[in-house]
Amino acid sequence: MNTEYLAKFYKKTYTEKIDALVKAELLTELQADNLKNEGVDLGQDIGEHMIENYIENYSLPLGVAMNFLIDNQETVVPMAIEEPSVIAAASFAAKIIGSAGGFTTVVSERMMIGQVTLKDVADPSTAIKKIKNSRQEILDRANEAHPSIVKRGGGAKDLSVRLLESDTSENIPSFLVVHLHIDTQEAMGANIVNTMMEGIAPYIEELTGGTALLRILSNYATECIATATCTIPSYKLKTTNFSGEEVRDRIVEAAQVAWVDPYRAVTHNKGIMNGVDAVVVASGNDWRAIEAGIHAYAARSGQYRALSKWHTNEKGDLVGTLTLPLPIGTVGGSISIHPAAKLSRTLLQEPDAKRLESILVSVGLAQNFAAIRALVTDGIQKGHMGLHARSLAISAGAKGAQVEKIAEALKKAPHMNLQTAKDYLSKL
Ligand SMILES: CC(C)(COP(=O)([O-])OP(=O)([O-])OC[C@H]1O[C@@H](n2cnc3c(N)ncnc32)[C@H](O)[C@@H]1OP(=O)([O-])[O-])[C@@H](O)C(=O)NCCC(=O)NCCSC(=O)C[C@@](C)(O)CC(=O)[O-]
Ligand SMILES: NC(=O)C1=CN([C@@H]2O[C@H](COP(=O)(O)OP(=O)(O)OC[C@H]3O[C@@H](n4cnc5c(N)ncnc54)[C@H](OP(=O)(O)O)[C@@H]3O)[C@@H](O)[C@H]2O)C=CC1
Repeated sequence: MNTEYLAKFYKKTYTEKIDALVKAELLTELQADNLKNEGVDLGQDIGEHMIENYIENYSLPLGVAMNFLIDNQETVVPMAIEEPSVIAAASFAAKIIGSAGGFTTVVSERMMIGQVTLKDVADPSTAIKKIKNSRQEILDRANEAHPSIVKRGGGAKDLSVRLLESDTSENIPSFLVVHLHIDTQEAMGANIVNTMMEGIAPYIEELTGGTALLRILSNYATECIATATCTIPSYKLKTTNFSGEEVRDRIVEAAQVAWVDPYRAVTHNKGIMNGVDAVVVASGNDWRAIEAGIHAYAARSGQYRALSKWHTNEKGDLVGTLTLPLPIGTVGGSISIHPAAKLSRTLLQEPDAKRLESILVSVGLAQNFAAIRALVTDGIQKGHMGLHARSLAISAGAKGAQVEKIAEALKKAPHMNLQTAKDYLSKL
């Protein structure tokens, strides 16, 4: 990638942006022509085969966040999102963090968890012993149910058992849960895991005398974890109204509040998910799975908490850390079918699943930094509403060149709202 053509990207016209991505060697001439002409819309033909009762495509804008330096690799990040200011904020944060060495990430082994949940197990302790004694047989049967993933180097690797005790106050009986720990390689693996769970369930029923109620993967992917860290010298945080040290300390305090107050933690984490979701969607992954898993992870201590942590190191620098479960794939599902997901993969320089996890967790940390930095300094409205002005202009009915004119006028208006936008439009 050649980033020299990407400077002040957002100031370029649409055509200049696409040409810059070609010059930066992120798109081919053919891809650029496709984008400029018909775009990379899903098309009715593909849509009709993806879901049931199809009638139309629901589009989201796809943009690119700039300035990301992740594990010493420059990265342009495609983001599919309807909310103004998210991509600007990510680029802004990545610029500051990139100038301080960028993001460093650590990605765990990628193990997915599959569950067979049994009811009516008369003697749970004997059942647990039998399951543990038959560990290898169960793993072999799981792998026989999906042999192609074993050929790829993955497959069921380990087994564990959990007894969910009864809760008489809610009239809930006990359940026995068998977990398989499965390496699904480059896939998110839901279908691979589910096939295995359905494959082993009859044998587990035979072993335990129980009945398999559920045979499905768990979206709580606690064995597929990625962490991003960044370190920012405080002088880089200075704003017109605050010294760098003040901004640093206020960011640390804001993160402390989000650690102890669930009401704040949810909003804090929403800011992180602005970035994570946008890249998950752009990459064609299952965002419901990612959302469900991440929020469960935020509540793993029993209280819903901030996903990120910010502290000051011994040199006085601001240090941010974000850890997320990220069971994403680079193959499978709609990833290789959706044309925009394919385009995103090209822009990301064909990452493998671990690299995609590194990118996702870094974008989440960048987004969190930009949001809390804005909150503890100017407030969110200045940056966000400035960029929201165009959406207001469109909502009021502005078209073409009117949109920018009304947006500019709205930024100076005492009350930036839909009524003001409508008033300006009628005057135009
Ligand atoms: C919006 C900014 C970045 C402006 O901030 P600014 O200081 O006006 O930006 P700037 O003009 O100095 O530009 C700095 C860099 O930002 C980028 N940038 C700047 N403008 C653009 C643009 N138009 N398009 C693309 N990129 C842009 C660009 O990289 C630029 O560098 P350059 O290329 O010029 O060297 C800042 O105010 C900000 O980060 N605000 C936070 C916005 C935000 O977080 N939005 C998310 C929505 S709010 C929400 O949902 C979450 C929240 C807040 O509730 C979470 C929480 O509570 O924790
Ligand atoms: N709870 C949940 O989250 C659920 C989610 N889903 C959905 O399941 C889908 C994801 O399932 P998933 O199993 O990932 O997708 P697929 O069912 O598409 O399986 C992945 C496919 O990719 C192929 N493949 C090619 N190269 C590789 C490689 N290097 N590593 C691994 N696989 C490779 C595999 O081929 P081969 O077979 O030859 O090995 C496999 O068929 C998503 O659409 C998701 O929404 C479905 C049910 C529940």
